[in-house]
Amino acid sequence: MNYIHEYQEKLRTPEAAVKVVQSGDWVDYGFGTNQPILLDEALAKRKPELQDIKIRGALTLKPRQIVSADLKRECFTYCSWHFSGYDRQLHDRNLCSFIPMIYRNMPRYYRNELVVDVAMICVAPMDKHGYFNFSLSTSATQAALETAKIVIVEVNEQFPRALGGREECIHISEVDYIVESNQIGIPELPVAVPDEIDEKVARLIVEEVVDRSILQLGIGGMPNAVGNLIAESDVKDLGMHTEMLVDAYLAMYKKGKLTNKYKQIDKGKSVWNFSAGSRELYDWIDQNPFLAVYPVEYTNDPAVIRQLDHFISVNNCVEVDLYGQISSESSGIRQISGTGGQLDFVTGAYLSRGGKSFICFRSSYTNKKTGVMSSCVVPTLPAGGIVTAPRTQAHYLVNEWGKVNLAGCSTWERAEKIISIAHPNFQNELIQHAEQMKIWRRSNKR
Ligand SMILES: CC(=O)SCCNC(=O)CCNC(=O)[C@H](O)C(C)(C)COP(=O)(O)OP(=O)(O)OC[C@H]1O[C@@H](n2cnc3c(N)ncnc32)[C@H](O)[C@@H]1OP(=O)(O)O
Ligand SMILES: CCCC(=O)O
Repeated sequence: MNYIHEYQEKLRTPEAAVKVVQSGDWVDYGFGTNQPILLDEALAKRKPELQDIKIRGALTLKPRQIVSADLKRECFTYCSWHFSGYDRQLHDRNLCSFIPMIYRNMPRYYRNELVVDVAMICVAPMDKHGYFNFSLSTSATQAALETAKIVIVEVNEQFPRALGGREECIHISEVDYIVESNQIGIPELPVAVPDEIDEKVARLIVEEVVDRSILQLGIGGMPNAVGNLIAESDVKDLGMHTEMLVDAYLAMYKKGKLTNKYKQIDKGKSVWNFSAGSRELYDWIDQNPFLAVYPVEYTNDPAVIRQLDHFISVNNCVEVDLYGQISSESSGIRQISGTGGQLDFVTGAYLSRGGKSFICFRSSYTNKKTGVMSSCVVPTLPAGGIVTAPRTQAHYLVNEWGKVNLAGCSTWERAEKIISIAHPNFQNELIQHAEQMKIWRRSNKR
């Protein structure tokens, strides 16, 4: 069949396409790199004639015009499922609201709970069969588009085509309007350069990785550093099953470490859900049968993850308290990022045969404005602090001072282990708190 005629019939200018948005609507911008550019600009221009437009996005990597055109939030209320650095700065200025979620449930939220009046997302160009590929953000995209009353796609030929899996594309028959933004570059993330602390942490994790391990690397600088060190190590025949596809996997592939040969499921395939990284990474993704993209209810399902032996999950946190509660998304009431998929992988990795979940962090944090150094091991999480992974799920904690396993430990054992990897400047004070909290035995090691 030839879909060119249908394509031409549905093609609109961005200004014409966004006319479907009505006051009171919920508008969905999709996820990460695939959020609209020209449609966002066109919608922002309608501020004088619209009221009460609520917008959902996530991990936004380019400035939003609906925000900068409406700094008093008179018309547009922008909400994010997971904060990027940009979203975080907006939230600090009260220009972005957070939507709490566990990432594996995101398709369920759309299908069972939410209203989407208009969805507008970037896609790769239509193929000869009439399909637009979701490219770097399979995420929960199909669920959002299924829920939407009106679907507008912004086609950009810069986006790679990602082979699935499933739920990686939409057919033109399901699309209401098409807009083209072919010349606009897609957002890239700089490849993190590891420092001495990243390397120390990476070495402690790499010694736990055995041949044929399956790897998940979370968002942030440190997990990427671990991946890059694994690429330089002697381990063989690694597998990939991850939510976020980052440059470290490409580094492992180039070094011949990533083969997926011995995976118990999805054998031969590197499984992922969304990506953000370099242009080289995006070119690697393009029509590559070595990679298979899946919706998040598959990649992040602990029941799927547990089927993969020696699953190694590496994620980052902001603070950990003496009970072993892990906060990876806030500092007190300041929302930093989100739960994302961290709890999904912490849970799934622990259930895998020989699986291990590592939460890595720096032992101290220096406030950029004041220069004051504080401990990232705290007695209890500060007021308003959000628990990302509860103490009942915590497995390994790793920082530049060492690595401890909390699973099955009593409160006094946890306190001892966690303080043993706290920054030395803060250890005595932490012991005093542990004593007051009745989680310190007389024989605990100091
Ligand atoms: C994506 C997957 O594959 S699956 C699951 C992974 N998902 C998760 O782990 C979700 C939660 N984790 C995260 O979001 C990240 O890993 C983070 C936030 C913990 C670390 O990410 P990074 O990008 O390395 O964080 P970074 O060091 O730049 O810090 C982010 C912000 O938090 C602030 N921050 C970091 N640590 C602290 C701290 N201890 N106290 C106060 N603020 C802190 C930083 O100052 C920075 O704020 P700024 O942008 O205003 O300067
Ligand atoms: C929601 C995407 C990012 C993450 O899981 O941390």
